[in-house]
Amino acid sequence: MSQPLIEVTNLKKYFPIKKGIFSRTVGHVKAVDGLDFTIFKGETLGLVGESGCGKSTTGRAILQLIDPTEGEVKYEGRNLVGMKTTELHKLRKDMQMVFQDPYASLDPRLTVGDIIAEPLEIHKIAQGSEKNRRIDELLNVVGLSSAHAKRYGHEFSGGQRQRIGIARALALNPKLIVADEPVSALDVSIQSQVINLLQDLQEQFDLTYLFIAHDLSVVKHISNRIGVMYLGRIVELADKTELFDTPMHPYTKALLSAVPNPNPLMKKERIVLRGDVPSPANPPAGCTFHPRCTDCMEICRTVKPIFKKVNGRYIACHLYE
Ligand SMILES: Nc1ncnc2c1ncn2[C@@H]1O[C@H](COP(=O)(O)OP(=O)(O)OP(=O)(O)O)[C@@H](O)[C@H]1O
Repeated sequence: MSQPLIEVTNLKKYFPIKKGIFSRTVGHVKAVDGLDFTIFKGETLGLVGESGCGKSTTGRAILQLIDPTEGEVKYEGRNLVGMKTTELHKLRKDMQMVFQDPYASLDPRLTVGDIIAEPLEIHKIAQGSEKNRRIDELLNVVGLSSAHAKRYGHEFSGGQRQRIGIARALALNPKLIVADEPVSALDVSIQSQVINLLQDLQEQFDLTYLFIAHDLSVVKHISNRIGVMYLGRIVELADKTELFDTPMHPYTKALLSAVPNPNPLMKKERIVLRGDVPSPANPPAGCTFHPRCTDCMEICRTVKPIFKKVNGRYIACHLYE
């Protein structure tokens, strides 16, 4: 395994719940509640889980787009949490985000060229003809053409808009890209084109990805390792093949049972999850998954399982203690 690029330790993000005319804090949404993981240089780490489990908050907290409540995020050994703004600004070039909704993330008043040029201007990287040359280059790299620079976002299809979002993210030669549900808004046929493009770019530019999705089948193709999140914590983190072939956590097993099986000879039992995801403002005691778990034991109701290494993977489950 290569060198760590990002090391996350005990990362937490609690959002205050305010009530009344005095905006008193009456509780917290524990969106991210103690994450420990590493993203290695050159890999794609997939992050999956149901809606509201804290995936986007994790991505944004890693990039310091929101301030973590607690914990460390080290980038090449330097802790980004609490870092001076000027220092962080310099490192920001290295870490970019591709957003879920290419429609919403593009300013309708800007041309495609303006959108791609924005980060170059903010970081004073290129101006004039040099800037235009870079825009052309970036458009070509993502499979669009120089002629597209003068057009507006609304003139493009969903897949093309996502390519524009990717070109913008690439403008500053980043090392890390956090892709937050980058293909969820796209048709299935277009999804694989964008995923293939991301893979080609990874090889071409030595990129490292944190790839966020709610669906395991989306991250299967692109990820080297996959972390499964539930209510603000990672419950299992494993090599992609191991996770798909021998899932250990009951939640991973349930998510996997919903993924269509390409081999019809391999019969899979469908595990239906009981109830809905509880609110992260009031998570269950013990293992937060216990009310929905088919293997729930007495200890699971009261004792929070520790996230630890078991058989070469990381898991938080009392079944493996
Ligand atoms: N700015 C905020 N203020 C208050 N609560 C927030 C804020 N951002 C997110 N949350 C809450 O934090 C929890 C985690 O949200 P997050 O968007 O990180 O989850 P997610 O797994 O990415 O879900 P989705 O797939 O729906 O985007 C949710 O309960 C959400 O409502």
